[in-house]
Amino acid sequence: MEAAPKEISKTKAKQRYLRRKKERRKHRKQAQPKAGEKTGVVEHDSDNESEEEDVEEPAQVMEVDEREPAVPSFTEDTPQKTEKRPKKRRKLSEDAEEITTNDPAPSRSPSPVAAFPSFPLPTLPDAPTESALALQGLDQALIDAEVVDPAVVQSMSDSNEQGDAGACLSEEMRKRLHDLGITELFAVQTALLPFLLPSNPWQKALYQPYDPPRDICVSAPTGSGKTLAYAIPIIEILSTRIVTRLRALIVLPTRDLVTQVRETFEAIGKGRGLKIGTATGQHSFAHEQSQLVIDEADRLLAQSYQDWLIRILAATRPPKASAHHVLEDLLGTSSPDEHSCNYPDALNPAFMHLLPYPEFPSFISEKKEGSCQKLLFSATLTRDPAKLASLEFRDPKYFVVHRRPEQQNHDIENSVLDVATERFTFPDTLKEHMVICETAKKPLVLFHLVHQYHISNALIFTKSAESTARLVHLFDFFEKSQSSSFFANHYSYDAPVDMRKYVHRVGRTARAGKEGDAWTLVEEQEARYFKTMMKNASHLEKIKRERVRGRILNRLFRITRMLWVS
Ligand SMILES: Nc1ncnc2c1ncn2[C@@H]1O[C@H](COP(=O)(O)OP(=O)(O)OP(=O)(O)O)[C@@H](O)[C@H]1O
Repeated sequence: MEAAPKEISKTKAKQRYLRRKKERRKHRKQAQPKAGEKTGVVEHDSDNESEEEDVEEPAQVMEVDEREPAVPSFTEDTPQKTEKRPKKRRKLSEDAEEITTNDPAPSRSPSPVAAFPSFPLPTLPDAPTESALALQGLDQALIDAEVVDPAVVQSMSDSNEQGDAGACLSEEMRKRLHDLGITELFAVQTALLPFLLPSNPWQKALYQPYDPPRDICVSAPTGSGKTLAYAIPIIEILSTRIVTRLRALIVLPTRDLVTQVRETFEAIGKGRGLKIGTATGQHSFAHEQSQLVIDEADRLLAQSYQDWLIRILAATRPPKASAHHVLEDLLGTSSPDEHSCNYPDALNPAFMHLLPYPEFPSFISEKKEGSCQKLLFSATLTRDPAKLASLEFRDPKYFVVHRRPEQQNHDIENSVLDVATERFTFPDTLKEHMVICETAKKPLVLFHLVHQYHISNALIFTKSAESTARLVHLFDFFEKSQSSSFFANHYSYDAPVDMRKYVHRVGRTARAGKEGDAWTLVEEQEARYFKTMMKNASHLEKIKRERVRGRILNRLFRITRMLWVS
């Protein structure tokens, strides 16, 4: 009984709802420009609509539209599903264009969607070339280097013209060199001698504190005659001195090299009244030096033991005169013992204030600078700006003895680039070989090579004393060759791990224009690294790969075992 009014009210409400629904549908139809035209708009009913209307959730509609665009649902409860949403923005814009053309009234037509400006896609900038990178941060003096062709040779007999390397040598020096069998000057010597021994007498002065000489850096291949290039000028300049003082200091990385260079100086300076000594660290470095030579510079600069460079450079600079000393000097109360500087024949004027008497007057504008000239030599000259800066060069001049292997006409820029990118120059007379083999078979390979090529004179590099000891047992020829100064053959029994080391090792042969062979035994596991290193230095094609047949090695192995057992 009580349910009746409820049913009636429900029916009324339903009727109201259906009426409103009908009205809405009618409005919607009127709002549509054409029957069946898609608007892409999904309407939502107001809050007072029944639960059935809530079925039309926008997300669901979109989902249906996207998945089944061709099969729309026509159920009465979800009328909006008949309305298709535009799938793509392009479609919408096409429709918009259509509307614009069909309906000329500007107020009613939707304005066309402005296309977004298209921005160019981001692209990577071109990578800088290897040469551009190599030149970055390079010392300008190196870029302006004087490039010398290694093939240049100058005979001393016909070099009498002004500017010729031979012409700047004294008669005594020419005679001495001739006695030593040196009749021509090598490329590095032809470039350096006129620079270090100028014809102008003012520039020949030992001390030039008002116009100090330029420092020099030399990059020249191994065995190209760098030692004579500085030994000759030092002897020529110092042989005119009367009082014995330490005037030139040559810094070398090993004792062997010290002995070698000392012998060269003794041979060239014979009869010139010069004393040549080797530094043992017991004597202080006096203030009178005029030249500082750093040979094998890259190796020395790689070592910083005992701060050798800082100490030596400090010794080449005069200490500042303290006010106390100046006063004592003026009053004449200072004792000579307080000063380390005694009475040389010609004291570097930069050190004058250390003398135990007042400084004699000179022009006030005269700037007295130390004039110690630095000469730097290397076959693998560093381009590291930090290392070069640590040498405190004064207006340096670079000499690069280099020829590009692929082009005979060597131009300055490319030669400097080769130095900068560590593409080193090797002697023209050097032949290089490599053998890739198993680690265990290396001694046999070496043994075979020595006997196959009838080698009687060779220098062998190993990485440890144990390896050397083992090889000494195997090769009695090694002992015989120890006394020889020139090795026609060089073997890297253990392959070097960096290019600079390789250059210096193979450079022990093919020196001074003589023929020489360098062999490198590469273990199988090192082969890839070694080849990449050579390829990066553009040198791989210069090394000939040799093969030793397994059959030969097996036979050698059997013989060795038999000898060992017996
Ligand atoms: N003008 C020359 N004529 C003949 N022989 C020379 C001449 N100059 C140098 N030599 C000889 O060449 C050899 C190599 O010279 P030097 O030791 O000076 O080479 P280097 O360039 O210093 O090599 P490295 O960088 O490997 O030390 C020496 O035996 C030297 O006597």
